[in-house]
Amino acid sequence: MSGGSAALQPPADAVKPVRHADAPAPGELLGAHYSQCFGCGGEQPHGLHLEARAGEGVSLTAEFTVQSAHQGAPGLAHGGVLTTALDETLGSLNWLLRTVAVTGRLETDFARPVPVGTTLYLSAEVTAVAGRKIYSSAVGRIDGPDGPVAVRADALFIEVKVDHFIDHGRQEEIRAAMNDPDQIRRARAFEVNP
Ligand SMILES: CCCCCCCCCC(=O)SCCNC(=O)CCNC(=O)[C@H](O)C(C)(C)COP(=O)(O)OP(=O)(O)OC[C@H]1O[C@@H](n2cnc3c(N)ncnc32)[C@H](O)[C@@H]1OP(=O)(O)O
Repeated sequence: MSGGSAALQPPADAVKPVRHADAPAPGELLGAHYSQCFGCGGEQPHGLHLEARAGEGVSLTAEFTVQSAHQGAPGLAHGGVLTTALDETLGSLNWLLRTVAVTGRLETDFARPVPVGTTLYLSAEVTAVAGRKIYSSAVGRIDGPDGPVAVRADALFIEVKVDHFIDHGRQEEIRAAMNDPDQIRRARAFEVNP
């Protein structure tokens, strides 16, 4: 862990995260939350196609293989793409909390270059919750799930209502999502919080 800036330090009244009773079982693939998502959607040809799998507690693992469309320098992954992989992995923790939340702050450390063709093995966990604020950390390793750390991140997600997306998203995509029964089903899974 990098420790992060002051904004990423949980306050004194923060509590441990609680895995939702209906969270996917450890080992279960989480699937895409939106088919057009650049991080996990299957309908984005140059997207990351990141696959996340539930872990124990409020943790998960994910994999992403760097494609040539993800280059920054010749043959190397773009740092922003690696940060996207971390953002998507950390955001996927919402499945385990069953909370709708968006990234408020995300700090990335780049420890090693990541060549095209490399599979990044990511792991992430929620470390603390304080009201609407969800604190989390992730690492990405290369050469296998126990290989050296290439990237790591600390993040603060902020819980929002589903209306956040309806109010701010472009109408064209909002309408299409609302006409998609699969998308409605995924959204409803998050509406019922204890
Ligand atoms: C299962 C689903 C899987 C999903 C995977 C998705 C992965 C990708 C996730 C994303 O990339 S989401 C897209 C990127 N993020 C955004 O577009 C968010 C844009 N920002 C906003 O919409 C608003 O700024 C936000 C909702 C985050 C906060 O606005 P609010 O008006 O709701 O909250 P407010 O400003 O009152 O802040 C609430 C608390 O959070 C704190 N806060 C908010 N933004 C912060 C920030 N950036 N840094 C530090 N603290 C922050 C703020 O200080 C405050 O703390 P206190 O309660 O202690 O006073």
